[in-house]
Amino acid sequence: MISNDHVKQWMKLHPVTLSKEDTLQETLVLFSEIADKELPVVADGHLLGVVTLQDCVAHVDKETDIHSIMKTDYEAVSDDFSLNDQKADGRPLYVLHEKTGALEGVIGREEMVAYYEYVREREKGAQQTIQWLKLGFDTAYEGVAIVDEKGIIQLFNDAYSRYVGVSKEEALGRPAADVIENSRLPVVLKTGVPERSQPHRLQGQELVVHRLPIWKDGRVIGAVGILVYEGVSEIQQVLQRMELLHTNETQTKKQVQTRSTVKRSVHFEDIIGESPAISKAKKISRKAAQTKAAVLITGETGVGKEPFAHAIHDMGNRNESPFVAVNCAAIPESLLESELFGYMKGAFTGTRNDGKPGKIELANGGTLFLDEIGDMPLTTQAKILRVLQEKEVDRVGGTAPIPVDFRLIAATNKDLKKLIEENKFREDLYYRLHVMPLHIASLRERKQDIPLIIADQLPKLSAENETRETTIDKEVLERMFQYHWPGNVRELLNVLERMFHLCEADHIRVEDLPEDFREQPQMTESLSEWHKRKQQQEHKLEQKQIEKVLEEVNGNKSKAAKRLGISRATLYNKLSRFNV
Ligand SMILES: Nc1ncnc2c1ncn2[C@@H]1O[C@H](COP(=O)(O)OP(=O)(O)OP(=O)(O)O)[C@@H](O)[C@H]1O
Repeated sequence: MISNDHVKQWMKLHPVTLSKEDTLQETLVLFSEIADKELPVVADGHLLGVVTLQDCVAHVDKETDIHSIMKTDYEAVSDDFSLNDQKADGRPLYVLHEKTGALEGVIGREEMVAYYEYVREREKGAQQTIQWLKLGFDTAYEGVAIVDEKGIIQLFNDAYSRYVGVSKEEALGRPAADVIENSRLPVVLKTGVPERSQPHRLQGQELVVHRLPIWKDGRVIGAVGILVYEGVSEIQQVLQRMELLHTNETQTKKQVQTRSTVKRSVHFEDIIGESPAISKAKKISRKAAQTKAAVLITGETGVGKEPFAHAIHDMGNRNESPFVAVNCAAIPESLLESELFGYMKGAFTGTRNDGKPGKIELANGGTLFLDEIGDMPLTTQAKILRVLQEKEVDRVGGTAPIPVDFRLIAATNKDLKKLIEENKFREDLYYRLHVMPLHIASLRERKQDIPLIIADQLPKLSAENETRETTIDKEVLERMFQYHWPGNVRELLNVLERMFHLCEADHIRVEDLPEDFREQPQMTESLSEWHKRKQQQEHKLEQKQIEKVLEEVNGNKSKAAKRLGISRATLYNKLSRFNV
């Protein structure tokens, strides 16, 4: 990427140049027209050398040509050079094409002046931002302390200073453990796991604090300590205020008589993550929740499409009505339609005689969540489209349509556009669903959420299993940062649960990680190369196993296939692939 400091942004593209044939007199005239005291001599677009004004003046009376006073000690740089790295010595910089060596442009005196002016403005802007940050930092009521990776306090605001009774001057540059009573920031630096809303005693005062590790490039480079509440009483006040707010809202809605018995399932705060990708998804979802528009959630398997669907329903004004979910991939094709549309009395032999409402009817007034919509058969897609257009549903075997009103949220991990091209998904239905598209990024793209999800899950696992709180090694997190998470959050939760049960002494170590994590992709290796290598390894293992079984059954392929639990055709296939 080209930054604003790159020579390419500033160089003069068509500078004044000399050719070998130019005379000294001509050269002197050129010097009088430019600000630089040096001119490049060029042949066929390539820089041969430079001629200085000083040499020109010194030789003007002699019968010399340009060539004899040309010097080759010019300052040349390639076109990706950053002016930031340049020490100004007043000489022009010749920008040469990296591959061809051709002269592309020159950074002369004028260009350098323009660049320095820009740097000065930029620094002024940065200084202003720093001033704002400083002011904001010190005005914050919450105490904030930031330590580097060694636990040394680098920043410390006024509020923190008040709480701990230590001046900024005394605190800065000292280990947090020496300045802050019972500080656990060194622990967070070690574990890399955030500790949110933890009680902490400071100067005899009970506080609620957050301790957050700062992760960068898969490494903990520091930690932030935030003093959030002064004791439990402040939290109680917050709860009271929230209760009051809630009462006011329900009164305005004139729904004071009964509180709904519908379980409020998932709230946005239950979707853990503060990465830009997840914050953006939450922002879009909150907006979508305020509308009746259809939402199409896309994202790889296990990214959390379902909690988003729940949260959208939960935040919308239909949250008192049901949220009905249908997994289109889990229900056999033959049953999907009666499940969705319901059926009338006597529609099928052997079914309940009195008929049954479908999920669409059950979602009336609320939200219908069609999960894995990419797996819905084309015939059902046509019928769903009709329901959306007509706002009525026909039960199987029924004659009179039943009016329905629901908000639709659909989700898929498939590429619907591709399915449309393959004639497996209706384009008209796609556009009906695509009103509010919501993409949930893969965990790979938001690895900074990993420690947060772990910090949320570990105490839950301990509580569910009634064990002491389990801790985790920072190295485990580092490995997790390098892993590519094909199964996303679902995989993370599974891996965590497995390690939770396997680990010893309530502490998760690298040894508890599954095989895949111990063998990481090399830094120089791309993900696809890594997959290929893994696949080759798996094939080798499989080949060895087949060879072993074949030996045991004296080469009898039918017996070998049986023992391996595969068909003969599959075995032949594998044998030819492995060249056995
Ligand atoms: N950000 C998150 N915070 C906490 N839990 C999450 C988060 N994202 C996902 N989960 C949990 O991870 C699991 C997998 O998520 P979910 O079933 O929604 O995946 P999905 O995107 O619907 O995948 P699929 O396409 O395979 O159905 C669920 O238990 C879900 O509650």
